[in-house]
Amino acid sequence: MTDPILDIRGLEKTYKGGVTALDGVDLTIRRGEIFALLGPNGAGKTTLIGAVCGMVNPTGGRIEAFGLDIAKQWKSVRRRIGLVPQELSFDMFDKVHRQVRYSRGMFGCPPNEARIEEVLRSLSLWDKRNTEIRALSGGMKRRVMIAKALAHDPELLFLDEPTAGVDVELRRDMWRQIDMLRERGVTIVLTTHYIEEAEEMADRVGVINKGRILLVDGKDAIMAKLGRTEAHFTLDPPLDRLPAFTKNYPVHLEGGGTRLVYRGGDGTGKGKRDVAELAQAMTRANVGFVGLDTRESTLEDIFVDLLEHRKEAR
Ligand SMILES: Nc1ncnc2c1ncn2[C@@H]1O[C@H](COP(=O)(O)OP(=O)(O)OP(=O)(O)O)[C@@H](O)[C@H]1O
Repeated sequence: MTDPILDIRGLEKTYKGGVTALDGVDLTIRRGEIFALLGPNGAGKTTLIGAVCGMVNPTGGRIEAFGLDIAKQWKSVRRRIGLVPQELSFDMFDKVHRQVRYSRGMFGCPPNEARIEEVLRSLSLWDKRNTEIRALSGGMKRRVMIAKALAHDPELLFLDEPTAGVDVELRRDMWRQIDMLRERGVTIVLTTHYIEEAEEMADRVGVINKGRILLVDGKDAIMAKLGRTEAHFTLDPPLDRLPAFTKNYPVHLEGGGTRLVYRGGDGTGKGKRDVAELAQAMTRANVGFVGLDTRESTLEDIFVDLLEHRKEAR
């Protein structure tokens, strides 16, 4: 494995009320990657980030960041980590520039006006530097949160739902921003409900549910392993049974024989090839079809399948 920047072993957190938010989490983050942590509400994403960033006291397990045990070398670890939390938190009456500069100072970094300017410019906040935060739009406030997290040049950045509640344009802006950070060598862990975000940005994806990691893999590997093709042939006239030539394909009839549905493949193109073969075979056998819709499964389908499957397995 390439140089881990973060290594989490057997991490547990049971809150005082008795809720177990983390139930033996093992997770390794590689230096320089973008890692997306996906999971439904209450899965434990924020608790996991909180444990690494010092807001949550784990009840078991171990976290190493930059090769250091964070329980023992907390101070030197913390200054190398940035966090953009889910909730906006700042002095609303303060001005943008001052808040960001202050954040840098909080981590014991010497003042560096050039760096602050660079951060503000990269987030299109330079023109707003003298604006009071309360006068900014929600999306702009979110950018200030990111600027604050970047002001001390962290090597490892956590973004907890960075684009929750922002419009599509701003979301794309943020994706670009995250890409730029990756180019600078910053390792990024983001949590999201937006599967398209993971699909667009991440090198690897982890799925967490009920405090347990269900799956961690490269995004492309997940698609190849769990991806599926779905095709609907609209039949005219309808069929009352499947033709013999379909017996080696994962197909069935729906809609009282008006649709022949294929669900299969493996995300490597096999599904598309099967569907093309089926279409040719149907034409040869004079099975009439007047429409064909195909689609490849998205990470979202895979994610839903995975959670459903776990429910059944229980
Ligand atoms: N301070 C707390 N005290 C008690 N229980 C908590 C606390 N914080 C979180 N929990 C519980 O721990 C579980 C995990 O919560 P967490 O916020 O980590 O999930 P999440 O995956 O980040 O969810 P979301 O996507 O909704 O933000 C939930 O059942 C939540 O109610």
